[in-house]
Amino acid sequence: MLEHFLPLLDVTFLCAASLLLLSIWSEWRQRSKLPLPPGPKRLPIVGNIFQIAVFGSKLWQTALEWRKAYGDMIYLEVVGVPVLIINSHEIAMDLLSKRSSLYSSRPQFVMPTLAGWEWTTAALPYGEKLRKQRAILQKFFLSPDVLNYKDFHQQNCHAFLQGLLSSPERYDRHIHHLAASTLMMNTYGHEGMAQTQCLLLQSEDDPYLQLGEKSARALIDHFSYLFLDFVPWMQLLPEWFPGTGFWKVARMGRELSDKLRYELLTLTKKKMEDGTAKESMTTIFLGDIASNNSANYGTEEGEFANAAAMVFLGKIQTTTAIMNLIHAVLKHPETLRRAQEELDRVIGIDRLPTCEDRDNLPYVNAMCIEVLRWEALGPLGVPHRTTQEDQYRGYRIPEGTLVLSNIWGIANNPDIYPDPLEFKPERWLPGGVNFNSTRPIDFAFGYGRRICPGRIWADNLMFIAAASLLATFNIERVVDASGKPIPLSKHDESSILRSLGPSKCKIEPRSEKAARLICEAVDSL
Ligand code: HEM
Repeated sequence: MLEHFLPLLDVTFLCAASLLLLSIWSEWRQRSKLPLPPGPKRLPIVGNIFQIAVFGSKLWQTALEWRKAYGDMIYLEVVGVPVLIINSHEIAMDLLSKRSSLYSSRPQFVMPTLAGWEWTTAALPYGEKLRKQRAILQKFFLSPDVLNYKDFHQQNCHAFLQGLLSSPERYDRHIHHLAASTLMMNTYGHEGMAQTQCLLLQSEDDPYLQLGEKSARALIDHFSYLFLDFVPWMQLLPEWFPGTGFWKVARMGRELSDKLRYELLTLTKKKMEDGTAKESMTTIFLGDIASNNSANYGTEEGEFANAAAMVFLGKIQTTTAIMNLIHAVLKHPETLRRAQEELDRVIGIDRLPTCEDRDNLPYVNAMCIEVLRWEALGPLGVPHRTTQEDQYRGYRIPEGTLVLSNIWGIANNPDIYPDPLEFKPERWLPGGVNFNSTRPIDFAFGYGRRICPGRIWADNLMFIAAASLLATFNIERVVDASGKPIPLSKHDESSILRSLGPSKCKIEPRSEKAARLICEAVDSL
């Protein structure tokens, strides 16, 4: 009986298989017929390289202008590499977050690889290593409770204020120290921050803090060598050949990269052995894997070393965010007055602000929100890379496309944020024009499976630093001999992260009482 059915089954199977193949083929044809997203005209071979080079590091502004002609998805090609710039939060969410299985890898740039940074969380392609490293960072940085970091942020802010009391003209260094030493302490338990200003010079010499700072800078600066990706044959030239300075930079990068990964970890392990280690991400993690008798101890420790070293990447952005706040107050003194009025009313003048005051300080909070929107720290984010071809809104996005979310463009879209170039914290207050709009915390830290794992940590430190600073200090512009205000410093926009140097200004305690409160807080540490 069965033998009568076998040919029939064969035929059914063949038909089903053919139908399946037909539908795959027709989908493929359909897809490959879809146009690429619109974008400026491309030249043969080099594509859009000249448009990008002409506008240089301000590609984010150009992309926002291109929006009028091409919309919110702009397709470019640079020497055969497809590039998609996204100008809208909605599209970035659709692609980078909702379709994150396709959009979560990273391009493998030449210079970071030559310089030995291929292990860094931010540079890893999507895969098991990345998932492990992100899980470690998220466990400790997303929830303040694991490391109890809110209390620690507060204490370090007091030390920061004391630094300002002693040498206000060095405010930029105090902010760098605040971010670096807080990260160092939370990650390795190493007290790089001197608790009093008279020790600040010593802490500047701390070799571990210097290592973190230099490494983060080097890692970011390596993105300035993108020409190696477009002219890869330059890697064949020997170091003595003119124009090959990148070899020296790569060699120095490799030395830093190894030191960063292992020296701090070794320091903490040694302190753990002699019982002097302070609780940190390292002591908790190593303690956990030791007590689990993990068979993969070595591998887990290796991934941990990579993830931990990555926190210094966040130091640059956190520092610039606090520098931007001072910049905003210098440009818009009325915002300082309004914040101080709120702080005096809510907290009074008998104590310093705490993290718990946040809900009661809507204006100070609004200033922190607006700072992230007003001066985007990483204007084009960190590039994602697609791992498969995709189609969206009738366009084809090829496999291997480098996807840039135009964070600056999103934050400066005048249809959503009126007068985008103005610093207006009140837009975020109840009833304010942007009260119900997308908040910068939802785009300034990137998207999807690559979203910044340090965002909650950074947001908390920013708030407590802002509240503590505005409650205790007046910050004013200064004038030159002819009475004209001395111009404020400008952002350095030569790398993928913007940074800001100090401006000449006057930073003074609001009262003797404020200065006394700071000293008492530091004495009680
Ligand atoms: C105001 C401060 C900060 C801003 C604005 C910021 C912003 C960003 C952005 C835009 C990205 C790229 C996300 C993407 O690819 O979609 C990123 C990635 C990253 N950030 Fe932050 N960040 C800040 C602070 C921090 C801190 C404090 C840490 C320390 C834990 C940190 C660690 C990282 C790491 C490890 C990555 C790479 C993640 C990955 O590639 O999967 N960041 N950050």
